[in-house]
Amino acid sequence: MSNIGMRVYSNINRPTKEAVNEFKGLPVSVIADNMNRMFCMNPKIRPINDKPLLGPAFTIKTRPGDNLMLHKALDLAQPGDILVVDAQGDLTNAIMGELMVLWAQKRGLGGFIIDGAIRDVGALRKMDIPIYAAGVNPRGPYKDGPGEINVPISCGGVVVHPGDIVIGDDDGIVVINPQDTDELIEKSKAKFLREHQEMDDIMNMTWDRTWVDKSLQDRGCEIKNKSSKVKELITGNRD
Ligand SMILES: O=C([O-])CC(=O)C(=O)O
Ligand SMILES: [Mg+2]
Repeated sequence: MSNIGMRVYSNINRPTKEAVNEFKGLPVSVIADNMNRMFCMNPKIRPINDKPLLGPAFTIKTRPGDNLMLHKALDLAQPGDILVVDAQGDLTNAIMGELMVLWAQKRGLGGFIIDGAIRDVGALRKMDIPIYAAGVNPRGPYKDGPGEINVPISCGGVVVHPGDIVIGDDDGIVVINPQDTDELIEKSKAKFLREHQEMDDIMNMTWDRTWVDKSLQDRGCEIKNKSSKVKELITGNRD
């Protein structure tokens, strides 16, 4: 019989390395814009050491403040995997620190996203493995469980399935169903190019601004001319 809430699934379906690598270098904001802005994690999860993150999710659900299952995941995950941890957003106890991250790095793991607290951040900031977390607390973890490994979790307000592609940069994190890879790559590359074209237009002072007034007009905005605004301020006449 199963022990619900205390289960470990060792194997997951990972996207191919080629599919994952397609996203390399694309800003999270650009990818997210092509998902109707619906799959970004809550911004309380911030980069701790400013390293871009990309890889398949290896999911962990912990009891708040407890890291037994995260320790188990450190030994089960494969090189390149991103450990995505649902610690239920609790910041009372740090569930990860320098020793665990060092072990992860030695095992070639791809990084961490933790909806909970971590500690030893002075050391973590200097380490060459991407770490994103909701907070920092010196108070250490319990190691009793329960928890689960490789079940669907909620992290930063987004459902993450084992094997989803997770991408992080300075702005935050977006979660991708690998089945959407081809469509998203095509749209995101096109948008990325468009944004570069717009940067050229800005530098040349040829950036198209006509849509702003058009949009205001469509919404019935009344634009009063500058001189009447000045008069209004001087006279106090608001008609
Ligand atoms: O004690 C723990 O489990 C977390 C920690 O600080 C470390 O890994 O360095
Ligand atoms: Mg420590």
